Amino acid sequence: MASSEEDGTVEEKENNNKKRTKSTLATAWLTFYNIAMTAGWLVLAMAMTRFYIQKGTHKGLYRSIARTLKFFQTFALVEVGHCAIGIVRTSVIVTGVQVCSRIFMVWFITNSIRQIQSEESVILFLVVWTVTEITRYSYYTFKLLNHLPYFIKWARYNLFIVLYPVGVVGELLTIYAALPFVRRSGMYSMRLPNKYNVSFDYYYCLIIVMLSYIPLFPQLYFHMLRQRRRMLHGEVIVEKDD
Ligand SMILES: CCCCCCCCCCCCC[C@@H](O)CC(=O)SCCNC(=O)CCNC(=O)[C@H](O)C(C)(C)COP(=O)(O)OP(=O)(O)OC[C@H]1O[C@@H](n2cnc3c(N)ncnc32)[C@H](O)[C@@H]1OP(=O)(O)O
Repeated sequence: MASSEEDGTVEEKENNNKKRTKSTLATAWLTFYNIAMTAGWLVLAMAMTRFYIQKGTHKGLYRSIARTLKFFQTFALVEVGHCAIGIVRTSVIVTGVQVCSRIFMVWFITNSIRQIQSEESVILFLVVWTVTEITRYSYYTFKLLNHLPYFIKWARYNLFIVLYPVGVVGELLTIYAALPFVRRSGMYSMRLPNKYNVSFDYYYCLIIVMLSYIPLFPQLYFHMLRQRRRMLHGEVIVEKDD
């Protein structure tokens, strides 16, 4: 009897040690990840500012930062993994929609259609994303290090009120500007007849993507408003599981 009690205690201790090691590893990884992402978006901010000061125009700006942008925005896919394995307390769906829509904007719109890369709307969403991500990743970093300055917390949970809709306007205007080029070139589309017997029209797909902002964006925005109330005003909010 005594020995089984002891066994239980040993098992509990082992489990606790495992959990502690896991959470130390997760914290170390998240700290590294957030520092790297803050640095990446700071590099982008500096590159954009330098380009504009040197050239005096936004034309060619996208090309000059494309590689860095594609790397850091695509790398953000690991955030969906963080939620899925439970090392951050965030919804997989909310994070998935946010990250995938950004990756879609970068790879399948801006990067694929050269003619729209100098649109003002591209600069608009790039500036908004950059400010957002520098704030967001530095917030997570300082929080993990237990030294969170209030102004960063304030910025994280207030700037989005304006930046989110402005970013969405930039993204929608960019997709809209892409439509004529997509229609003319027939890119990423499959017309019948073909050996797979499948038809796909990227032009209409883009229209559906634009329309999907109507139901999806308010959900992300209200999610952030709830987070704001929780983080800045200490309200307890019960969210539904995914
Ligand atoms: C394939 C085709 C797709 C087409 C789809 C078309 C649909 C389009 C609709 C979508 C529109 C999106 C437009 C968008 O791209 C425009 C912009 O982004 S404009 C710029 C302004 N944007 C923002 O401000 C974005 C704000 N949104 C978010 O931040 C996100 O919702 C999200 C990234 C998911 C974060 O939300 P979350 O719920 O995680 O909030 P918190 O930051 O409060 O975090 C909650 C807790 O988790 C901890 N956490 C999260 N991540 C980390 C991390 N990396 N490291 C450490 N800890 C982390 C955080 O600390 C909180 O912990 P605790 O609760 O313990 O305090």
